[in-house]
Amino acid sequence: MAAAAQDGGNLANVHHILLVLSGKGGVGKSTIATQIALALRLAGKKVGILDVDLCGPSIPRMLNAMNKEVHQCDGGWVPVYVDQEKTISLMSIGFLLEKPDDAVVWRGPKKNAMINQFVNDVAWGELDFLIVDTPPGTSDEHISTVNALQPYNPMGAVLVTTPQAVAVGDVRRELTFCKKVGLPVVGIVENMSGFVCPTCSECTNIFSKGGGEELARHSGVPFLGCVPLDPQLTLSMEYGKDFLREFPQSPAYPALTSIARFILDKASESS
Ligand SMILES: Nc1ncnc2c1ncn2[C@@H]1O[C@H](COP(=O)(O)OP(=O)(O)OP(=O)(O)O)[C@@H](O)[C@H]1O
Ligand code: SF4
Repeated sequence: MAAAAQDGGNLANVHHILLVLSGKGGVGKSTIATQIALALRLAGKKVGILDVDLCGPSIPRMLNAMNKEVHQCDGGWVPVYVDQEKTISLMSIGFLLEKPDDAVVWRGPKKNAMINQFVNDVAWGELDFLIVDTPPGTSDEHISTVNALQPYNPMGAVLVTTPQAVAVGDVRRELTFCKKVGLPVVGIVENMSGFVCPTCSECTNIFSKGGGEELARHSGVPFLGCVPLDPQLTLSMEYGKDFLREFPQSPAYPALTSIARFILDKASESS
């Protein structure tokens, strides 16, 4: 569904908005959000990333944009362009901190005001997709983010889990959250789903397997696929490398590009 603000605004030319949610921390939500953005870019799309994970903004590091600065223009904040071609733009609280390791210790109202500013005051220009990376769990910040985005008809949420039952249980709560706030669920991604040994290609299911897929089946939402653990992906995120361009032979590559293909198909259905 195309974003359509009643009164124009900074998101009026953003065609599709996608939120990435996870029930618990550390399951790879920011990694999946970043890789979805890069995979959509690989498919020729112009993509923005809005990092509203106020307490743990990790995307500037993942995109090697740590030392870049956000500037102001008449329309609001100019996002950071990650590449020379300006096909990936990023806005993150990380750019507004004095030092990258500074902590954001704010009470709810201040966080909510910042989220509203992030949603309304970034001059994105024309984008095919805006990917919104949220904090883990379901908090006031999620409600503020969804409320602020609601006038722009977000396409929905991608939920990220790891395969084990404890993480899957938390995603169940995310599904309830989406239902309560009227946010469509695009699908569930099972991340860290098996480790393919680079030496003998044997797959070991370190965190068990299949929990995300089973939950998707039970809940009647699409399953977007299993992304295996790949040490090259960890390192790429650590050093801001363009993983999909540098490691097309990785076992995670087909999984990530197929998630992007699903999103592209879904977006074209609703356009
Ligand atoms: N499929 C994967 N293969 C290898 N490493 C991964 C994979 N997914 C995530 N990681 C690594 O796991 C760590 C946690 O990932 P990430 O920061 O994306 O999690 P998160 O859910 O966004 O965490 P939080 O929101 O709690 O900060 C990172 O070091 C990341 O590079
Ligand atoms: S999976 Fe195969 S190559 Fe990898 S550590 Fe085990 S035995 Fe060795």
